[in-house]
Amino acid sequence: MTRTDPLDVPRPHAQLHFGVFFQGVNHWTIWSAPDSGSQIDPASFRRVAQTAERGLFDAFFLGEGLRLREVDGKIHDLDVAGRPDAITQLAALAAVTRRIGLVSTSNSTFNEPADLARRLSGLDLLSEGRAGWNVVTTDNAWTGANFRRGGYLDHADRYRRAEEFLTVARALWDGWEDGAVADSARAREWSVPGAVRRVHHRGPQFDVDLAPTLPRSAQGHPVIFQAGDSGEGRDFAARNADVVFSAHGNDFDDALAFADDIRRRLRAVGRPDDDLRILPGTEIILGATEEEAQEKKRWIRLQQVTPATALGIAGLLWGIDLSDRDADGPLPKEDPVVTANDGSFGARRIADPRAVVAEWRAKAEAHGWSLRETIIALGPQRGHVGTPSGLADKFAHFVRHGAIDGFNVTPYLIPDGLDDIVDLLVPELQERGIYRTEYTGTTLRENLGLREPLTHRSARNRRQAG
Ligand SMILES: Cc1cc2nc3c(=O)[nH]c(=O)nc-3n(C[C@H](O)[C@H](O)[C@H](O)COP(=O)(O)O)c2cc1C
Repeated sequence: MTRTDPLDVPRPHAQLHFGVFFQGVNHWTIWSAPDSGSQIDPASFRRVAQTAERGLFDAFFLGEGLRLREVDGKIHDLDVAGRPDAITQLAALAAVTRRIGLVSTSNSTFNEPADLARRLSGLDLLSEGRAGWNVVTTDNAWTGANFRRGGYLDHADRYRRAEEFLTVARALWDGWEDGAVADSARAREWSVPGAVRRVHHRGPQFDVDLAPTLPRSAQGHPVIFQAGDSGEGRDFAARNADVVFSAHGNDFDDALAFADDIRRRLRAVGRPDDDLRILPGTEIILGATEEEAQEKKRWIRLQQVTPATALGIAGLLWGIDLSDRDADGPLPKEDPVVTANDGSFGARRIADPRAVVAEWRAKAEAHGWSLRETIIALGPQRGHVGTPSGLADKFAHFVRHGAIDGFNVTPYLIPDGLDDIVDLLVPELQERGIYRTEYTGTTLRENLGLREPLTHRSARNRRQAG
């Protein structure tokens, strides 16, 4: 890619933001290399969070899985067991970091707002305004089996519940007025008008009658992230979110189409179209030369897609147990078994397995690929591969054309996987003027360059109008 005049682009002053996504449910973190460390040792969390902070990242981000994944009643053995709950883990990291944001994925389907809002407030206060909440709806029945009698909720109901959940959470967060004094002596004066507002909420999903017991944090309340790609999910983001954790960051045209779609939805609800940050998840593979980076990618993919992993992925696609097959042999001869989606496979259910298998067969035959090679070549594609300077140019192009605001980076190695990004890529980005050289604020909201919380803006508008 050739360097363009940085001012001759739609967003000449756009800045790139990085988060680090410490994965919990995956096969993308390499387990078996000599440099692979523990994915559950608290020292690994600290190491990654502190490296990200050294690289001036906006956020350390945790996903959520409330039950190990299962396929046909058998535990999917790639899941990570041994991690503390996200909010607890982030509270511990607040003590060993100073500026980086701490984002917990917590679902709105199996939690209750009166409890979760308070726990997130606690994280926001302990971290002095660095908390974020990634609101997810969780898409599978096996998680639901342990919660909510009746468990699973269908898609539209999950988003209805998420919306009401957030309405209640915000009322609780906003209930303690700015300036209300947060010490125990004054907290007894709850009857002081305007200090603490008791929340009475009666809705289809929740009945809440509660005087909030925690004050506002330095950033008002946690920054709201959203992950969920459907039309409902995107509308939910447009109405509520400060940041979208998207799956659209590999290809420029796809990323731009997604960002334009989100901007349209923002305008439709009356928000400025720069009111939200879009941070796709990605993997970044660096090499001293293009060839070295591509060679490294090949090695990484073989470590990630082990024979057992390949058979697990193929089993999901074919809908049959393939664990006794040879991953380095040809594709299974059987046709895929297509069953109705009862929700128990969540978003991993493939819409049209027959079409995917037909495409895989045709390409595998044409190239002479084994099953494992086919999965590496045609399975989920992720991330960016190149030299630090080549990728810095590429990311400058993405961000200055409004396709993304940054990335939520998944390291393929724990705990050292961010080192080359921080040491080699960040300086290249800084040189191009698209990456901060120091933290610009003390809160997550400030560092992301966000406006004040949406509810505070509407309260001010109401006061001004009245
Ligand atoms: C990038 C991304 C990350 C997600 N992370 C989680 C997660 O950590 N935990 C979880 O329960 N669901 C997670 N989800 C699933 C969402 O909660 C949601 O249930 C799913 O995407 C289906 O909603 P949709 O049809 O709007 O995409 C994630 C979804 C996306 C797109």
